[in-house]
Amino acid sequence: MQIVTTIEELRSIVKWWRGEGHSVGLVPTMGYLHEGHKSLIVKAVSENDRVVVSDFVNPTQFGANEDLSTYPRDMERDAALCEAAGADVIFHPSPEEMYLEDNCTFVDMNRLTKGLCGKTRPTHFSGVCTVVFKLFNIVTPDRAYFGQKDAQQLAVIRRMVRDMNFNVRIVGCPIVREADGLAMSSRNAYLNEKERKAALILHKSLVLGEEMLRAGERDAGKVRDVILKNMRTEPLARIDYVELVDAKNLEPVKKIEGPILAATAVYIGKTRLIDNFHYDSEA
Ligand SMILES: Nc1ncnc2c1ncn2[C@@H]1O[C@H](COP(=O)(O)OP(=O)(O)OP(=O)(O)O)[C@@H](O)[C@H]1O
Ligand SMILES: CC(C)(CO)[C@@H](O)C(=O)[O-]
Ligand code: BAL
Repeated sequence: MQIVTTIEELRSIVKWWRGEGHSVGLVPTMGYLHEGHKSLIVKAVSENDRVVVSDFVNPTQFGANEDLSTYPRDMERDAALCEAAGADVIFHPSPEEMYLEDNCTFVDMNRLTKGLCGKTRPTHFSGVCTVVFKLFNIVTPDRAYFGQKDAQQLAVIRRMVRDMNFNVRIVGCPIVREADGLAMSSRNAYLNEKERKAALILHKSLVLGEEMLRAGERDAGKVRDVILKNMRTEPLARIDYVELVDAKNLEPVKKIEGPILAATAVYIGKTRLIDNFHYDSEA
């Protein structure tokens, strides 16, 4: 496995692979890799001849008061995990390599990005779309792998690919959880022991909502209220949002008809965590 830091070198490796007739998979990440990331890489390895994992803490998706400077990093551990999972290349560019000093081009989206995480993080999805757009242009993958944990991000990327005619298949991958149900996340590293326990409230509350839906409840407001009420029992939790939205266009729903996404973001202490589940009343 190779660690590549420049766009030029990565392009020439991909060109070589293409000359050999190989298919290429891309797994975009911000590093500090865990079993959730590994599941994406393992899937990519099973479906492509060659796999690139990008490992880049993308500055343009962080708001001014967010955790860009403290975001956890461990390149040595990341390299070992990628190698064990069967990746061929880790792309680990510097911010200066990815963004020229006078860069003035950004990708924006009018829909899908205003609600849910976009309310608290108004510039976040422009940063995500911009860096993923660039990665797609650099790697030209046949397939790219994203986790359902970032459900809004996955919907946004699917829309960008459709709208901008990228010739790449987007593969959504299930949420990988700790044994007690907490969704794995690089930011879990910020939690102290008390907060780590409190963080379970996200999954526990969502499970209550999911059970209501499985039992036949079709009033989205009632399901949301039960999730919210349970979240509020945790003193360390400060709720950013709990929403039930249409799974495709991410608009809030009143009645459950067809596929929906129930999503939440909650601050546990200073750490903002997200979680969600999908439900289809017609499946
Ligand atoms: N628990 C998980 N299960 C499945 N996929 C995941 C999980 N956590 C992250 N991913 C996916 O890995 C990719 C890279 O995510 P990222 O590097 O931001 O990791 P993260 O753990 O989500 O970090 P953060 O704490 O910043 O949210 C994204 O597509 C994301 O959805
Ligand atoms: C897709 C992504 C790698 C873009 O920086 C990031 O948003 C992430 O890790 O989910
Ligand atoms: N997984 C999303 C990265 C972020 O929160 O910036």
